Amino acid sequence: MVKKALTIAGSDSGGGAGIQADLKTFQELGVFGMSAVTAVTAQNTLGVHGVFPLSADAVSAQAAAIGEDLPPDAVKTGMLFNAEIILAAAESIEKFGWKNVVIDPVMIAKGGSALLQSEAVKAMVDHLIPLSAVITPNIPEAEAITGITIKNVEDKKEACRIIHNLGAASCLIKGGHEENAEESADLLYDGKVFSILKSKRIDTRHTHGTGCTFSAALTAELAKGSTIAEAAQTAKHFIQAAIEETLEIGEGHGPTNHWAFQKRMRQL
Ligand SMILES: Nc1ncnc2c1ncn2[C@@H]1O[C@H](COP(=O)(O)OP(=O)(O)OP(=O)(O)O)[C@@H](O)[C@H]1O
Ligand SMILES: Cc1ncc(CO)c(N)n1
Repeated sequence: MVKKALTIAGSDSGGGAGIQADLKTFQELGVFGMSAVTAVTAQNTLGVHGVFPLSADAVSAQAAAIGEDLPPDAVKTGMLFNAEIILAAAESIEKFGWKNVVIDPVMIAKGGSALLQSEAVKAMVDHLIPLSAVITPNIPEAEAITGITIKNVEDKKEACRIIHNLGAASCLIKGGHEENAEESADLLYDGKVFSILKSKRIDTRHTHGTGCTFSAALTAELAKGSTIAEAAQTAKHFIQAAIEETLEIGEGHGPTNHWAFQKRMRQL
């Protein structure tokens, strides 16, 4: 039977990040995509020009409509914007007993706009992190969650341990923000073992939505029954292809290419 994945996230009118990136990625990986929209952003490759959050009730109602009829095999969260929406997402996940929960703790867009109110980080730690099969912070997000400064791999390991102790079954800290590195290395910790997912770092400004796309690919693979380690490896290949085969659209930080991974698979 077809596998189904749900994204609880914000809309990016520009199509490169948020629910648009998630649904495109689910589709490419052969999973039926569903969405509960948390906020509408007016956004393009040049930046975020407006944020219009929905009410927590609107988020709960979308989740309930899905839960009562179309139970997802995996769920991801993205932009949640405020503490009320975080609570609505957490309550829905608990009420319906959803498993394979991937938390992408989206906080700030690459241009600097806040996609999560800073006072909502505590709500995320208290209510959402304990429900996660895996959480996928970038380095600034891992710093905000743990309160430590991350400068090297030992700091990343310490942040993973702290986040695991906060209740995340696994923690994957992404390396996309390490701009001077030759490799883009992500660190995965399952509470026992650390593993590193490495790829050649691509010198490009077209990285809008990399985090959303990566976590959506991870979610799709979990929906299909992969382990977290397997799903993370496929997600890494998916995002590498999507960044390498750049689309060159928009005047600013362009989106990644959601078709590229499948194109490569067909050529093998
Ligand atoms: N320039 C790059 N070259 C290769 N891989 C990259 C590059 N930038 C990011 N990645 C990879 O993309 C994935 C997402 O990482 P990143 O740290 O960019 O997420 P993010 O900051 O949450 O993204 P965003 O907020 O724009 O959606 C990771 O697997 C990371 O290693
Ligand atoms: C709606 C939305 N979610 C997440 C991100 C982070 O890439 C973004 N820029 N916009």
